[in-house]
Amino acid sequence: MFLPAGSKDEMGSSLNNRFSVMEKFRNVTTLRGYKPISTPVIEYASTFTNEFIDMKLQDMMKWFNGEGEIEVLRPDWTTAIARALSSQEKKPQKWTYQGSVFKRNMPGVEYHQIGVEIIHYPELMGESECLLMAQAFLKEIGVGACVIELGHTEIYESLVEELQLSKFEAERLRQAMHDKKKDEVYQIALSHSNKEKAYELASLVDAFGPIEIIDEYEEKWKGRENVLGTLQHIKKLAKILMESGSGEILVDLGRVKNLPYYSGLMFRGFLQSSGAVCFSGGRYDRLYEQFGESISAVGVALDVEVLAAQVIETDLFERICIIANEESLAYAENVRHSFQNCIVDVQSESVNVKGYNRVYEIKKLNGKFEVIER
Ligand SMILES: N[C@@H](Cc1c[nH]c[nH+]1)C(=O)O
Repeated sequence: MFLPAGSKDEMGSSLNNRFSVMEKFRNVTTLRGYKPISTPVIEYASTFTNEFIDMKLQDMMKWFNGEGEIEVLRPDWTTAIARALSSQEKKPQKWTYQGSVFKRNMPGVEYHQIGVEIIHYPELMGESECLLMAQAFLKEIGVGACVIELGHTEIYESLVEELQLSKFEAERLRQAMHDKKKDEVYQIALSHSNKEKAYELASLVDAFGPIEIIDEYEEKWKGRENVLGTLQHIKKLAKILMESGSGEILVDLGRVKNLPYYSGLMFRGFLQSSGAVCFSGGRYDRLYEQFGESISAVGVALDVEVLAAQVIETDLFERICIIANEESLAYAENVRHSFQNCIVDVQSESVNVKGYNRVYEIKKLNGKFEVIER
């Protein structure tokens, strides 16, 4: 029997590592005051494709239901949680979740995420909590150092605003900026403005580096009040992170949003060992406008597959093998209780005992069962 492209079975240690990442995330978030939330894996497509969210239907796993409406497998936790919370009380809330998201445009199709969503919190507080929680969690699972990258939607958007682009052209420019294709950014911008403006926008491609480069850009963008405010905000956040012992912090001032609902700060975490993106998140206040609300909302999702691949399986438990037969099975079950905090595996005579720390055999001597160590 075969599986559809992208689907895969999982077993043994890779599954153990994934579960261990998820269990630890549950612990870390519970101890930081988060409450768990879960939403159904099947949703209406319109929850994700409406004008406020604007995710692409072509990237979703979808079908028509009996009424002719399009249903999808959850492509995104953040949007689903916003839908679920739209009728909730308007007070500060911190939610934690774990489960699959499905992306038809990605080779693996099903991805496991763990994440948090924080709403109705003061901006800086919510944003720093996302990043501090992520850092604390990465430390807990021992995946090594992580580099945090900070970006903000406003810088690029305030420069592009003046260009008056069609939706199609705006997307072309966003993609070129995202791929850091400087020449293409310049050409698209030039066809809608003058050389000076096009150069300014193209230069944004290079506006990334260590947090210290912000000072340079403060000087460069002196006249731009709103952009200066944004830079100040990034600096404040970076200071909190550094004072809390975070590792390297980078900024990408030309970063464009990778999800249509971001408005404000965006961040990513890269594992220093492999360079892989292990978390990604940002502010998405505007997503709640579909419910007629103006609130503060920020969150982060961590990639379980990336993290699980880094976790070194540590066998914390001693492995005990008890060899029994049909007659001694019930007795073996009772013997199991005499080993606390051990993996106790009842096996038959034919077992290969390699890999066990201790092996016991249940023998019948003079009509009575006895446990004998091998
Ligand atoms: N849902 C986002 C992560 C995120 C959580 N909250 C805000 N952003 C993602 O899948 O990348």
